Amino acid sequence: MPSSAGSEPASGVPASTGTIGPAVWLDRVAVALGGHTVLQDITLRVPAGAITAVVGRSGAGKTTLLRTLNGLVPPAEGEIGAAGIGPLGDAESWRRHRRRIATVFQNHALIDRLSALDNVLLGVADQRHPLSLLPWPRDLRRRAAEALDAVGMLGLANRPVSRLSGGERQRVGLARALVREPDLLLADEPFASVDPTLIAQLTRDFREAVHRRRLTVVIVLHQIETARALADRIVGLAEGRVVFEGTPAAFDQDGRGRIFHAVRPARAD
Ligand SMILES: Nc1ncnc2c1ncn2[C@@H]1O[C@H](COP(=O)(O)OP(=O)(O)OP(=O)(O)O)[C@@H](O)[C@H]1O
Repeated sequence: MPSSAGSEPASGVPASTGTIGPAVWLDRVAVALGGHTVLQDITLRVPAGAITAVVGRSGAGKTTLLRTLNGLVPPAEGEIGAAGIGPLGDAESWRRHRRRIATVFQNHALIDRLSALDNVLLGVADQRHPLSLLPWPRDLRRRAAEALDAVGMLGLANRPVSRLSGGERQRVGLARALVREPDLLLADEPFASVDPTLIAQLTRDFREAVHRRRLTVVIVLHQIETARALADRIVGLAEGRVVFEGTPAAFDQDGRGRIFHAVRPARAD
């Protein structure tokens, strides 16, 4: 069971996000990979319209949790549910759930010869005719530009991604997920290579963009300070179990100790 402030209201969530309870929930979920139990007894509520950061040391099960939420890894035990759908029991309910999700994994496959903007537009390629030779519609270009702006990349919109740094490419990958305007965004360390001097501004911009869109976000972060600045809720994992769930303020009081040994020290950013 979540051992900390699991049932408290999400007091860190701005009222303006219109938070309306869990977007996704897990009840006593266990996941096994290669014959080993990787997640066990995971009971979580992912609040709608808020940013939930998942932290924990390497191997704690963070990526597996994202993959479980995305339906890429089936739970061996327990139940997963989604708002508006209910328990995700059969293939059709998972299909409906996955249609509302955009995922940014660490290997964000971008097309090198295309510009940052065109890579982001590929995120909405399914919204125009596949054989269209016409320029991208104005509203999609606007959405793509807004998504790049949300990750501080508007100034490099026309640069081929082959000429972007690792951190810049990560941010383009994130913009490509944002432009889809999903209900649920799952992101696995999207800021891992971002220059530490940019993190503070980026977290502010990203947080503002997420709340304006009323997106539900689950984001894996190694940097505790980034999680602290970005998230409305923090989930701490250790050895495949939830050892903390609560607000950043509660995390400062209680969570750091629980996973302190488990997470890389924060950089001074
Ligand atoms: N396909 C697999 N088969 C067997 N074990 C796996 C598999 N994938 C991951 N694991 C194991 O599951 C555990 C959790 O892995 P996971 O990638 O979820 O951790 P993580 O917290 O995201 O780690 P990191 O921070 O290093 O990315 C690890 O012990 C890992 O070795």
